[in-house]
Amino acid sequence: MDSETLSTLNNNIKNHLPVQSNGLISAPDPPKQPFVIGVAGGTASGKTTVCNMIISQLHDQRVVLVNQVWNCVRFPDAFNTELLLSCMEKLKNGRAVNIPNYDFQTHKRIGPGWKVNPSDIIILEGILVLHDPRVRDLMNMKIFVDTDSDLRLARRIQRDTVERGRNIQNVLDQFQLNIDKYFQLWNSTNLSNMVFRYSSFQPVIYNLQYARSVKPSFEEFILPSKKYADVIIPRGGDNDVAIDLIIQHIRAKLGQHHLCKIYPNVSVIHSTFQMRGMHTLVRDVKTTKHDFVFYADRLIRLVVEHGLGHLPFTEKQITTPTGSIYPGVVFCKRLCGVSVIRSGESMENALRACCKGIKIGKILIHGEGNNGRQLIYEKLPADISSRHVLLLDPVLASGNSAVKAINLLLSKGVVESNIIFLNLIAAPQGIHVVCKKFPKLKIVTSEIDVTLDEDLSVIPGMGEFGDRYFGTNN
Ligand SMILES: O=P(O)(O)OC[C@H]1O[C@H](OP(=O)(O)OP(=O)(O)O)[C@H](O)[C@@H]1O
Repeated sequence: MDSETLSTLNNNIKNHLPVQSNGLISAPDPPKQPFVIGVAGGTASGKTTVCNMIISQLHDQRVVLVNQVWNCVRFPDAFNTELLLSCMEKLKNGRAVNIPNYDFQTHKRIGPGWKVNPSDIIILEGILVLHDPRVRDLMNMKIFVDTDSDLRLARRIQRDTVERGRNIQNVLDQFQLNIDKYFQLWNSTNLSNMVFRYSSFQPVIYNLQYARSVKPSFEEFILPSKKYADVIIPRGGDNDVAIDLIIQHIRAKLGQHHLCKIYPNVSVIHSTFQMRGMHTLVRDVKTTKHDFVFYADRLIRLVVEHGLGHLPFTEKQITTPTGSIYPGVVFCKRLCGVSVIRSGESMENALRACCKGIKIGKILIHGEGNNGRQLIYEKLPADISSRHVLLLDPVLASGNSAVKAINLLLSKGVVESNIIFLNLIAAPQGIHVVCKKFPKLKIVTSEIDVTLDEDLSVIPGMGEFGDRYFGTNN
């Protein structure tokens, strides 16, 4: 590309986008941030159960659980909030952190801790995670698990003796057992049914610990933080309906790229580990041509199927072999494909596989000349103006090719809202340019990348798609 063309292209983009001090065009929005969920609640309220349910139901997402137990478990001033904040800051910026281990018997941090990798979702669990406003500000969703205090005490006794191996003598020493106080406390709490399952000292110990430390700290510090929660879950992990609603909300939020919120006509396919795996392969410079074509084809098929989902339909009731009525729909029949030569041709097979006998037109746009892109050749169905058009090009970079192709379609009488532009990856710059110029058109893509480089290549991108797909690279 000559320098004059490059400068024209850059100017087009700069009209829409911020430019860094070093002259590089930066993406208009920050890179994808993890979705941070805070889960608070009294001791043994079922926070961990709630977190585990969320993690297991979001099995197709990368989730990390940061458990605030690694700090002290009693009062907020004993929490090392600064350390927590710095860990969260690193995770939010895509860096791994080391979480210290906590010894429940000695009440001290031990060992080197464990490594937590950055993820799409970070769950921050702890009795006081909603207490500090700086920690709250990190969260996209704040949950308070609200379980009856008697039930929590029963669970805590079970947990501390069976799971955490607490030593009775240590607890006795710690709390200077006072039998009068014990009876006073014993009478003030409603534990008699439950504690007789334990040895004679245990009810005393736990009742005292609960009454002297855990219960007051709950009432003083934890309970007031409930008001900051977005969602309060009564009965903790037993509340399947609440957990389901939370999962639905998280899924909806994760599926929305920030550009999808700015431009409602941009649709990014819901990401799964399968999708990520395919993107990992097609983006990897070491991937062979054979594998590149195989995984690009799989991704293309998904994009095409997703794109077809945006076509209009008519309702149709049919009768099944069981004699039952099925309230179905009928596909839109007036459609055609248009591929942008050459890379767009890689998407034709998938379109044909989904739409029997579909007509496919072609457009060739050359990479140099007028505004960086020049129309060289076109062959389109004669009746294209009455059809919905699936425009095929796996890469949307600066958007200049797309603008040329779409202008041609409009000049042939195609209705703007009848165009669905299908691609595998899109740069934010290209999305801005196309959406601003054609606000009624729909863009369907599988991933939105970070930015463009000086050569207008998508970053991180996947290189020259056409050369890798057709085997014409070196
Ligand atoms: O949004 P833009 O900045 O216009 O860039 C996107 C265009 O670049 C790629 O084609 P390329 O020019 O590499 O040709 P090819 O398909 O023949 O490899 C891609 O397939 C698009 O057509």
